[in-house]
Amino acid sequence: MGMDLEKIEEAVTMILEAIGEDPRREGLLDTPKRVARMYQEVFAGLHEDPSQHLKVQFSEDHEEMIIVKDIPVYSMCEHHLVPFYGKAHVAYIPRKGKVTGLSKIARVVEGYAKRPQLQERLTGQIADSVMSMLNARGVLVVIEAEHMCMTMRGVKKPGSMTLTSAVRGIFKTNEITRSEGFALIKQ
Ligand SMILES: Nc1nc2c(ncn2[C@@H]2O[C@H](COP(=O)(O)OP(=O)(O)OP(=O)(O)O)[C@@H](O)[C@H]2O)c(=O)[nH]1
Ligand SMILES: [Zn+2]
Repeated sequence: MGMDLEKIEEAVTMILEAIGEDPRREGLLDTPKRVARMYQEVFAGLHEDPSQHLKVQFSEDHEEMIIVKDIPVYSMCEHHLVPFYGKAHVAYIPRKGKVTGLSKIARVVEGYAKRPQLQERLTGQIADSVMSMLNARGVLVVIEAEHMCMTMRGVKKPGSMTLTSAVRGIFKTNEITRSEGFALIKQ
């Protein structure tokens, strides 16, 4: 099932009415349409299987750590539908030199981020996807993010960062590898 843009437009019109706005005033006339297009973009990941990007694989004689750091992440907290955003860091150790394109790691992050999410789930989904699609020896994912539901409303703690990590394979079983991964990410 794709996205029902008309339904989003109707819903946005209703929200505008419900908050006491006039959806017919000039500045708001196109707002439901714009919001529908925005949701189509920011929730696009619901309609793809992000792990499919990892089908792009090359053989390279490399069984050491590969880290793609500082990947910008924009997602939507599923509790309030407001953004959380920050950076993702993905480290993995390939098996038998089976590596993927660097951009594909960023595409996986983006695909899972473009859904109503929890930071913990997003972190785990990226790790599981890289682990299984590449049959990697290990994966370590760290996400650091600021949640707008904690900054502009509610508890109002701007600047607070939430850090989540997911470790799989050798990053879980080998303490030295794990420390090395976290240290490289922190650099
Ligand atoms: N674990 C986790 N919690 C999240 C995430 N995004 C938002 N939350 C939290 O989800 C919780 C929802 O709590 P509720 O008490 O149901 O909602 P609320 O009344 O709006 O809570 P406040 O934000 O404290 O005002 C809040 O504590 C949010 O901070 C996330 O990615 N992971
Ligand atoms: Zn929230």
